[in-house]
Amino acid sequence: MTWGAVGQTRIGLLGAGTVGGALCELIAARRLGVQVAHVLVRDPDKPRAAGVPTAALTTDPEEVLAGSEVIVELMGGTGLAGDLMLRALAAGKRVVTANKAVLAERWDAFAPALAAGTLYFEAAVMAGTPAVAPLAGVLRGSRPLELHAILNGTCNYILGELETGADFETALAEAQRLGYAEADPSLDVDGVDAAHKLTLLARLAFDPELSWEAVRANTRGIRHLTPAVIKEAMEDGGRIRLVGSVYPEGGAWRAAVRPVYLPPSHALAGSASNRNGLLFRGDAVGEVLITGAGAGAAPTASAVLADLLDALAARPGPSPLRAAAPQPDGYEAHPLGEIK
Ligand SMILES: NC(=O)C1=CN([C@@H]2O[C@H](COP(=O)(O)OP(=O)(O)OC[C@H]3O[C@@H](n4cnc5c(N)ncnc54)[C@H](OP(=O)(O)O)[C@@H]3O)[C@@H](O)[C@H]2O)C=CC1
Ligand SMILES: N[C@@H](CC=O)C(=O)O
Repeated sequence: MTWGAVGQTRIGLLGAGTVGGALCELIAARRLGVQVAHVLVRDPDKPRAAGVPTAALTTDPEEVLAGSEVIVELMGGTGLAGDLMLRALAAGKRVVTANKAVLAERWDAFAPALAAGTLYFEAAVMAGTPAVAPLAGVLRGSRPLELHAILNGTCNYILGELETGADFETALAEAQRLGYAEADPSLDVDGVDAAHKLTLLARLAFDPELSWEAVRANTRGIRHLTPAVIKEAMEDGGRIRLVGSVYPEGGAWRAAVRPVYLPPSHALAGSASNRNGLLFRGDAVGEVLITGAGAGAAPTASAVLADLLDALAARPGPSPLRAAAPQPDGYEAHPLGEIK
């Protein structure tokens, strides 16, 4: 890749909010010469992050699609965002996205692009902390046994604040102010966002056919947790965290999202604030722990930028898993105690 080639490619940005704004800031600060030619927003008169090319703002998606060679989707939602991405992909354009909701819920529509390697979505799971790449890459050298992960920064932040005696609504408002929460924060606190992310991880490493509906049906959030329950968990140094798990059960891979009790010795018990953590167990590699920031403007923009540079260099995006991983013989998954 030459920097000249980067600068000659016209990028179309769908959304310039928390993440889109931070991406423009990173591009400007690094002097990468990336040319953001069109930026789709709802309200062009809103104040924008420094680096957003205000002359490129538009409310017309057709202008963005027609005038751009690579599309970066950071508007969110499963409708228009997905339709625009699919049109761009069908037109032979590479697409970068941080949108786990649309990929989890409309995965089959994206299958041709996934197979072609023209879709990039590292930022969709654990923001700038690697999750998609290892599960679609190096960890495929092992047969998977199970996975447990803290995948929602907003819930992790709220649970940490509840531990200090803060109330739920204040903690959620602060998570929103910090740019962690979804536009509709019920997606965070009801576990749906974590379920979207878990669905992607499960399909990349365990079973490409795992349905969104099956994961959604096994999902619970954190609204019902009381200060007394949180305090009780802390008495022996443990913590309550919202954890997504994939594990073998009854001859199939199962996925669930629910608040669980983590004893102090558990590898995920140290995750605080917006940090996420992913614990993978594979037959040859053993236990692998990946932790880092899982929400917020800059950490997410970091992964989007990395994907964008890959797209500009025509390096392929993550490849889909072709068939379900075999069920491990006689393996007992490590149980986690759900907090009802
Ligand atoms: N925030 C985070 O920590 C993370 C977010 N993500 C994902 O990144 C994506 C973006 O999130 P975030 O930046 O926080 O969201 P924001 O709500 O801050 O930004 C959304 C942007 O999209 C624009 N937009 C939304 N709908 C439309 C529409 N119908 N037509 C035109 N423009 C539209 C908005 O325009 P306007 O500004 O005019 O309102 C805004 O600029 C989401 O998919 C989210 O799940 C992924 C990882 C982490
Ligand atoms: N709302 C999400 C943002 C990142 O995906 C979260 O809180 O984790």
